Amino acid sequence: MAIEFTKYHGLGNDFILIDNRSSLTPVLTPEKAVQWCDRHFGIGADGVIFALPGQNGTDYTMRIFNSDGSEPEMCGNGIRCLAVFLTDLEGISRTKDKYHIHTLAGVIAPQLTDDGQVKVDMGEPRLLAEEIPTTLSPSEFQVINQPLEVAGKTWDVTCVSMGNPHCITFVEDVAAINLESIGSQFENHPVFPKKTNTEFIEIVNRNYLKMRVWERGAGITLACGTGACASLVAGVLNDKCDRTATIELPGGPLEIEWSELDNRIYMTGPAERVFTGKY
Ligand SMILES: N[C@H](CCC[C@H](N)C(=O)O)C(=O)O
Repeated sequence: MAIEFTKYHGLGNDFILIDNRSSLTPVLTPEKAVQWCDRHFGIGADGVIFALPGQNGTDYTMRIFNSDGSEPEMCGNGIRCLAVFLTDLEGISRTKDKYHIHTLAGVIAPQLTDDGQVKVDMGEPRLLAEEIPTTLSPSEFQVINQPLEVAGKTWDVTCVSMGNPHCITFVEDVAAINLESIGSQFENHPVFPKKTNTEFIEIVNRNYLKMRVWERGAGITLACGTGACASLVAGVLNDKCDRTATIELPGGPLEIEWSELDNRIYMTGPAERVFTGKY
């Protein structure tokens, strides 16, 4: 039986969204999600996102399968797309209040803004080695500016979790990084027991960063919301940027703030509907 879906993207990081409000079990298996994400034999996307019933008092639950079928804890661009999708499903425009979404990274709260973007309370960054997780440093230590050998080169990396793992390194020129040849070596490095997303950051100034990303379970994407949040945190920890900055991704800009008041990360950016179909 054909299943209805709607395609969305956040700065070109694109997702198939499915109304799964009738059951806590995703209607697709990870294997099916891989087929659906195939850009030649399927619909084509970086992942599949399910809008499931809420749990423990939340409005809804979000689950996501990456295009390789793995299930990450969270997705920043994806939850902005989910917020717009839910507004479409509910038929109301909830710009005045936040959605509270249960995820494997905790409760995440997106809110539609009056200018049609989505502002997301992404929660607090996790900084201890055991929280990333990584064995790069002792488990109760933070991982800031540590050497990591990848592809015959020593990189200085900082690790941050937004519920999902991120390895961030600062470079002179992001355009010069050969993501195709080194991305998966970072992703699958033995110091990351759950693999990792990897962000390459060029500091333009203390309020403007350029980023390219190799995502765990998806490879090169045009944007990564959790990665942009993690990169802002890494920039602050290394005193390379302020706590509010624009992060320019190949797909466009995200505004990120690491609040001094509540230690939470706030991400603001777009989410665009593309088309609805059945498959
Ligand atoms: N590939 C990521 C999940 C999607 C994150 C990214 N698309 C975002 O916008 O945060 C992971 O396995 O942790």
